Amino acid sequence: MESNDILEELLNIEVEIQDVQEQIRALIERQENLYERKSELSAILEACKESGKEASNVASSAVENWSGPFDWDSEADDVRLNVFGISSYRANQREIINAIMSGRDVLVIMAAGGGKSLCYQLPAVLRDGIALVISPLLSLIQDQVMGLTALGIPAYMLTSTNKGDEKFIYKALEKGEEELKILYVTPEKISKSKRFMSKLEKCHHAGRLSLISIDEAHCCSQWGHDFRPDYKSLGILKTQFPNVPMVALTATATQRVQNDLIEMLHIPRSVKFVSTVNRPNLFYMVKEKSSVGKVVIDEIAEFIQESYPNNQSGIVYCFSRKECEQVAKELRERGISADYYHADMDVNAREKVHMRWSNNRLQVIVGTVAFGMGINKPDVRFVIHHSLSKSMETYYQESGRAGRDGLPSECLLYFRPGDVPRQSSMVFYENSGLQNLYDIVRYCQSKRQCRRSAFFRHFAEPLQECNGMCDICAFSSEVKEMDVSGHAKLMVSFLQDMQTNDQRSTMLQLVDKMKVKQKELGSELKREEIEQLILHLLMQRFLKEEFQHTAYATNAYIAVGPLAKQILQGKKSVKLEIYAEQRTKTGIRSVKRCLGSSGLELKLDELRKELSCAHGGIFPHSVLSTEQIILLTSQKPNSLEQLEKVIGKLKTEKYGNRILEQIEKYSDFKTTDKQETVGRDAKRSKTKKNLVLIESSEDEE
Ligand SMILES: Nc1ncnc2c1ncn2[C@@H]1O[C@H](COP(=O)(O)OP(=O)(O)OP(=O)(O)O)[C@@H](O)[C@H]1O
Ligand SMILES: [Mg+2]
Repeated sequence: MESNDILEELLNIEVEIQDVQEQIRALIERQENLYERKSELSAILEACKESGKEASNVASSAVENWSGPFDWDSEADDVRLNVFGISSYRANQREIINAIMSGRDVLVIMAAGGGKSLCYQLPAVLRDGIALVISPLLSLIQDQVMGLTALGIPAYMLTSTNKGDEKFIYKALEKGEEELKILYVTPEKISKSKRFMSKLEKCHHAGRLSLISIDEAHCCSQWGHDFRPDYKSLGILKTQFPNVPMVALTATATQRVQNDLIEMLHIPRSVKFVSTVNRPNLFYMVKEKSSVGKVVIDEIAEFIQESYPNNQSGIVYCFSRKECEQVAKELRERGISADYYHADMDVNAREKVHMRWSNNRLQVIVGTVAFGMGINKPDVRFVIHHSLSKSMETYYQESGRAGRDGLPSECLLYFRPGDVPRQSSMVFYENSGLQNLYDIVRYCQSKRQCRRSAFFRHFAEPLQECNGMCDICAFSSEVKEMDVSGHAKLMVSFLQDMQTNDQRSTMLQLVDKMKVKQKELGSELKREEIEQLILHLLMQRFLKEEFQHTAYATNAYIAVGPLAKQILQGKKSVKLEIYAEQRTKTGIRSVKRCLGSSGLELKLDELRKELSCAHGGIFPHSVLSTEQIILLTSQKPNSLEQLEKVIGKLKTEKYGNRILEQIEKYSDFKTTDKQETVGRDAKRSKTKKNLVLIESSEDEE
């Protein structure tokens, strides 16, 4: 054997070893994920077996009966209705409140908008002393404090900017002389301010620390989607104040995150309440995204104008800051009141946009993910993703900003394969970044599987009915399978040749090359179908993405994947799913029954805006929630007593007369209007000698 041959063989073996190592690495990663998933699924199965319960209340591990009766039942009901203006509890709220009132530590997993705040705010009002609430963002805290103040509950926040409040708060903690019920702080206060901790200890020592609440608790865990290092130090709270009930709340936590939280916060004996991740009021839909930017904006604008003509609030999420500015501008050019929000803006400008939107003076915020956790607006009617999120978890969170008031809302995701490399080159260095991205790509590509079921599967929860609340379940479009094994083989072997020649190809370049190459097969796929095929092969690990840094960006290339041999050896057939016929034109079904469908609703909406300005700039939804407006419109109370039953004493005292005045005015107007109609129609019937049937039009015109 000549030394050249030996060298060549050595080189080949080296390459093959690298290839095998790569496959082993990929398989080990896959194995780890499968183990994790397996343990999650087993845990959930156990929980289901134990409780014998259905999915609607998945895993309340509580053995005790937390529904009651308890001594504080009637007082709690009174505060719920007359202070918070809430007419009945939602799932698990009563039980959580009872567990906290009984002095237990509690872990709450409840979907976005499920009503977690009430679970600690109500016990905070009922229990003697001061409740401490840890929350990650100032904007969230401001929102909560403003809302509680509007309800007459003495709530404050400790920030470095307001020294006046600081003095007051320290006095309240130390001496108990001032009126303070709920104190909000960011976790930095616990980890960094010795002074604060010493005041808190004094408060506890005097028996005045009523409970500790840790909101957005997933921030504690580095396995959560939004880990914050300062949350790590919160373990000290249970050590210092062991007898004070602690409640940790979050919208999403996998089994792993839940275990992490219990350990980090030192609450091993906590009562756990896990509610379903299902958001039955949200309609999920994936839209094929045109490669022409203008067409996408036209579609989005048309959707907003047709479905939400009364300025109902929405969010459009974009990939980059530049894209946010561009999309906002183009929406404005199409007559939609929209503005952008991203991390590059200065704080004041950002706050201004947020405020205009929260006060319903701006319809649409076009934001990056920076516009995320701080949003507390309950009546967001639509969330549109101009490009895909980086994982199922973040998509669930972001789309979950819609419909927190429980009313029907829509979540649209515009997807095209070309957006995938943009995301993958951002996430590939994160822990399981690519894996998470590919999960949401599968969600987008799916043409048969209910969107909702993908969430259940992701969060390891038993399936529930979708009730036609996603595009797959709502529209019956026939799906065909197309055998593209020949194209797949051609693509993989072509990439292999390129790699042998030290060449690389991006997704776009590969599509161009395949357009030409596929002619040899005599069967041509469309551009979009080739893109779809590339993604399909990526998801199955027949191909893989590789990344290279340049001075300005990270480029994503398509390369031969660990399982490519199966394609090359013809062991695997590859099929693409395609719609047999075009789906409906815009494809968007309106899930209406929100504000603006009747005259009185609009009048009450205007009134809440006016009252919110008059009462020190609180948000309109703090005056009346959309749900309350809908109730008032259907029940039309005509006395303060009747009104109280719908919105509670406090709001009735504050705004009752104006609300009744408006209802009365509108009813008068309707009656006059009806009488006139009767008159007109009577005349018409006289002249035409016809019987005219006048139906009660109610408010559902
Ligand atoms: N029992 C109830 N009946 C009617 N509305 C309620 C009830 N409980 C809470 N709400 C309302 O639902 C909305 C969402 O509540 P909340 O802010 O507590 O949600 P959350 O679970 O903390 O959500 P997120 O995870 O997004 O923070 C608020 O407008 C709140 O007033
Ligand atoms: Mg919350």
